[in-house]
Amino acid sequence: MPGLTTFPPFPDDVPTHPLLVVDYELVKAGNEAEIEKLWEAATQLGFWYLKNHGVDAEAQALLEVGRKALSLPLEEKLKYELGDEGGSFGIKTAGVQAIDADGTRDKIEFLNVSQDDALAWPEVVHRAYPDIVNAHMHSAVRPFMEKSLAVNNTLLEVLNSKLGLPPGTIASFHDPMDPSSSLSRCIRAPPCVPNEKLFIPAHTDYGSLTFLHNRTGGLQVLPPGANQWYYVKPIPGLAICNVGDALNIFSGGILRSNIHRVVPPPGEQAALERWSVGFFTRPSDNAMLRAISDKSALIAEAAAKGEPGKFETGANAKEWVMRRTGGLRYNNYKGAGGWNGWKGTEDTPLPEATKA
Ligand SMILES: O=C(O)CCC(=O)C(=O)O
Ligand SMILES: [Fe+2]
Repeated sequence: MPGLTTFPPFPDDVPTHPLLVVDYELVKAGNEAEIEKLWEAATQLGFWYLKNHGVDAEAQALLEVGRKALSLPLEEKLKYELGDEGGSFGIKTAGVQAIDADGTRDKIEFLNVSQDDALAWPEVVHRAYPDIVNAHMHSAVRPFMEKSLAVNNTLLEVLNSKLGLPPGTIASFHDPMDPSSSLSRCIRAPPCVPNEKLFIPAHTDYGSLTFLHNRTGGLQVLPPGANQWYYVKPIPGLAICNVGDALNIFSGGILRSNIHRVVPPPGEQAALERWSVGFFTRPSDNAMLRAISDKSALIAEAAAKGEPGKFETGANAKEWVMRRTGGLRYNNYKGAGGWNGWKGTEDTPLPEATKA
């Protein structure tokens, strides 16, 4: 299907930022040079390509479920709406988020399935999903979740060790027995929207680690010190990984949670629906978001250099995610001055030139 399995090439005349390519199998096997590459990527830009992750088929299968679920009639989708309180799970219909200070409504849809719900299914931990999702829980949703979880957990443990933390410290904040807002997300953006500039506004991710599979372009990063956006070119077979706020905070700022956004795909790709699917690891709901300074001299030293309070948020992961998600809802929009739905650890104002 155009956009899902076939698409025109990504153009070569748009500004593109190269990402380091990290080999998952080598990292998993403990290869020192590859682990160094992962460390460089996670601390410098906070984004990297991941090859040899082995989750391509599962990502494609989940996208098919997303396509079916998001093709349900609107009234059916509305039964599973995320809600204005900042909930993460269910379906986000188009138009419920404000994507800029003028209160412009967004045009994209999500199918967000909770990791806890998928792993416990048919037991419900957080919420119920449309029948079409339930019908594929075993065949598609759970396999994607389990494989993605294994990839992210492996990367987290390697970063844990590089941060000088005792083994399993970061993992202990992601105990699968504790509820969390970890989730898979399928994203659909419409084709050829006249004058459309923005699908997802500038943001940092809220959780620990994002494992993203996108098909057409549109994802852009704002590299440190840059004053323009750069596309991240989708490369078949390579996933895109990035660090989120929680890891930035746990590490006292050593790991970078970088600003990014999604715009319509460039060139001929704009004519197609844009599809992406990601797995977002987030800490347990009750994990406090603070630098783990008491367990690593490296983190203590880094956190001490930040502004006072920056890495002592006073919020747990659930509160952090609900504030961020709720802040974007159109119904919570309070006028230009109050729009800060994107605000997380990216507390540096965006350079004027990037406010397209
Ligand atoms: O669709 C993409 O390429 C990125 C989506 C994203 O940034 C997000 O869902 O947080
Ligand atoms: Fe994101």
